[in-house]
Amino acid sequence: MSAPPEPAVQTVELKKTYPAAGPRPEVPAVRGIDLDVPRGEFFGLLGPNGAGKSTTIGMLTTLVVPTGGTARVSGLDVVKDAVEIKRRIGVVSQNNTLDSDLTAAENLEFRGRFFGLSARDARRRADELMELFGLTEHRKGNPFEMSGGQAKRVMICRALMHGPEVLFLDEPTAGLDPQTRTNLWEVLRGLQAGGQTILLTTHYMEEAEALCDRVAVVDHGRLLAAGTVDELKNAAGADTVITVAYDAPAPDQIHKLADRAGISKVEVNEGRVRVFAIEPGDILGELVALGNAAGVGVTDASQLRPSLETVFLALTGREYRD
Ligand SMILES: Nc1ncnc2c1ncn2[C@@H]1O[C@H](COP(=O)(O)OP(=O)(O)OP(=O)(O)O)[C@@H](O)[C@H]1O
Repeated sequence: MSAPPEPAVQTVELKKTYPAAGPRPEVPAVRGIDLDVPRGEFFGLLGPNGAGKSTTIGMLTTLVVPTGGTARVSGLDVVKDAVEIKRRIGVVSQNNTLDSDLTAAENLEFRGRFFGLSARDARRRADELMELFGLTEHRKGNPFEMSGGQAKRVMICRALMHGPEVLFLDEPTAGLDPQTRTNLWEVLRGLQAGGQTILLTTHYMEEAEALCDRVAVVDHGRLLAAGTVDELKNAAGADTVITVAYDAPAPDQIHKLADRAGISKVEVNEGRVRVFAIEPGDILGELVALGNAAGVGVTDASQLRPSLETVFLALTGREYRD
């Protein structure tokens, strides 16, 4: 019997501390992350700015050297087998790294030639990919005169020229308008349907929810949780979260809500109240009424249905957009 295929990505206690530079102290950007991504999976690294996502993807794509732990991609070690890994992966970085001296098609063909395709095969593959990505009419366009969404699609095509085993995308839809973002989602879903393993980083909750089979939530260089979106919701935050900000300390009666069936937790911090509820009913209305009765006004209120956002809240005690 043949051995089971190596996972696409596997890390154990992976760490990166950037050294101190001048007055800046060292930065422990990634503090021991374990990941396991099987082949064919669409995996998301989700976290706010500065969480350590780009550093992690940098280590997996051999651009950043780890300072601790191990990382394997397609069964190869990111430090010892860096050259071979580069042949087997495709990388789409945050910024436009296309060559402005070349047309979109030439950018692709050049990459194909670099990876050993004949001129004819490189042209054929570039044409196929550009057609698949709806770029045919832009094949002669300058990549820096295109829209952000078009340029990103060219970058994805370029990363696919040599048929990589794993495609890494760092914040692929950052800065794109919502329509362009959802178009790109369709493209990525199509790729996965064709068997492509994809690992992306994102700080958009809805992006991770919309695309990923599994998600790892990272914050301050640590893994907070990993699993399917449903698993994460069930483990950490299947509740609706109702938040109210009063213009004075919250009325005392609010603490009593915690005893009610269907309410899992009540947090009170001065004038800010957060209720985690399985059955939200009209708790929001009640919180406003309790404030009115105590002569306290409401300055802000929100109700979040169970989502990765509520998971993040439950895991960190902080709102995701903090
Ligand atoms: N080359 C570097 N030298 C020193 N510190 C760095 C370097 N690159 C990143 N950092 C720091 O490491 C931490 C993690 O950064 P990283 O870019 O990995 O996070 P991120 O989750 O990808 O955030 P973003 O979404 O903003 O890219 C941050 O504090 C950042 O300032």
